[in-house]
Amino acid sequence: MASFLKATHFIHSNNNHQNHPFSQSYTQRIKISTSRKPLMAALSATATVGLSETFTRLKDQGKVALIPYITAGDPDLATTAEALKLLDRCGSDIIELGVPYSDPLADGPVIQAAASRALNKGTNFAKVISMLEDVVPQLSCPIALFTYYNPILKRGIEKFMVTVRDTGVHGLVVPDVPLEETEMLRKEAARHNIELVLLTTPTTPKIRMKAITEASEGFVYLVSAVGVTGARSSVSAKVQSLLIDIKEATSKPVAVGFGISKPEHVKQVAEWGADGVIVGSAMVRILGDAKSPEEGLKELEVFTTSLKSALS
Ligand SMILES: O=P(O)(O)OC[C@@H](O)[C@@H](O)c1c[nH]c2ccccc12
Repeated sequence: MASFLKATHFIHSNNNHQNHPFSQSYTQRIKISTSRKPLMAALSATATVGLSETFTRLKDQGKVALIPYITAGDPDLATTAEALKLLDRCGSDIIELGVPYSDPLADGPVIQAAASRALNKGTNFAKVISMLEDVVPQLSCPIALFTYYNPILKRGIEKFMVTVRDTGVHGLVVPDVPLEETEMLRKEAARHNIELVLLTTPTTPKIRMKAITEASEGFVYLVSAVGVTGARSSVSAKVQSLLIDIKEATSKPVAVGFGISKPEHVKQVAEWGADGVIVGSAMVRILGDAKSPEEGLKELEVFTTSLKSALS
C-alpha cells in the first residue's frame, strides 16, 4: 500500500509542483563529447519520421495513433528486438520502449515485475542502445525511449541525448522529471533533434497543464487515471472532459495512456477525440506471462492486430 501511495503521490506531486524526489536542482557540467554516428543509425534517423510528423500524417488520413509500450529486456533483448519489428508490422504508429529501472515509482505491478526480470537478466542502458542500433533501421515507425530521470543524470544529459539520437530514436518520455527541471532536458533534447514528451494528469491544475502542453514536444501524454500504470476494467469517463480541456489549451497531438487494455477501450478513447492511444501493461503482461518468447510474440501479434482494427 505504501508503495502505491508513494507512486500515486509521485505522479500527481510531479504535476502539482509539490516536493518531489527529484526536486533539488542538478547542475550538470555538460561535457562536449564527439559521437561516432553509426552509419545505419544515421541513415535511419532520416528514414523514419519523428513523432509530431507521424501525428500530422495520421491526422491528414483521419487516423488515431496506436502506441504500444514494452519493457526492453523482458523476457530478453532478442525477444524485444523481435517484438519491436512485430509491433511495427502490425501497424503501430509509434512504439514506447521502456529502459528497465530499479525504482519505477510510477509503474504498477506488471511493469515493475517486467523491469526486475529484465534487470535480473542483465539488461542495461548500453545493451538496450546496441539492440536499438541494430533494430531501428528495420522499423518504419518511430521509437520513443521511455526512461526515468536518474539514468539520464547518471550519464550526463548531453551525452545521453547524443547516444540516444545516434540510434535513430526520435522521442523521449521521462515521467518523473519535474516541469521546473525540464528546461535543461528540453534544451539538450531539442539540440539533438529529440522530441521530449511531457505528461499531464487528471489532477494537474489547468495553469500547469497549459505550461506542460506548451513545453511538450512530439505529443502531449494525457495520463487517464490517478495512480500507477496497469490495465483497468474500463476507461474513466473523465477522459472525455480532460480531452476537451487539453484540446482547448493546445493544438498539439494528445495521446492517452493508463489502463487502456482492450479494443473497446481504444475505440472509446479515439471517439472522445484522442490523437493517440497508449497501451502498455496489457502488452507487457502478454510477453511476461507467456510460456516461451515465441508464444508471447504470437499472442502479442493477435492482441496488437485486435487493437489496430479497433482504430480503423
Ligand atoms: O501500462 P498502462 O496502464 O497501459 O499505461 C501505459 C504505460 O504503461 C506507459 O506509457 C508507461 C510505462 N511506464 C510508465 C510510467 C509513467 C507513465 C507512463 C508509463
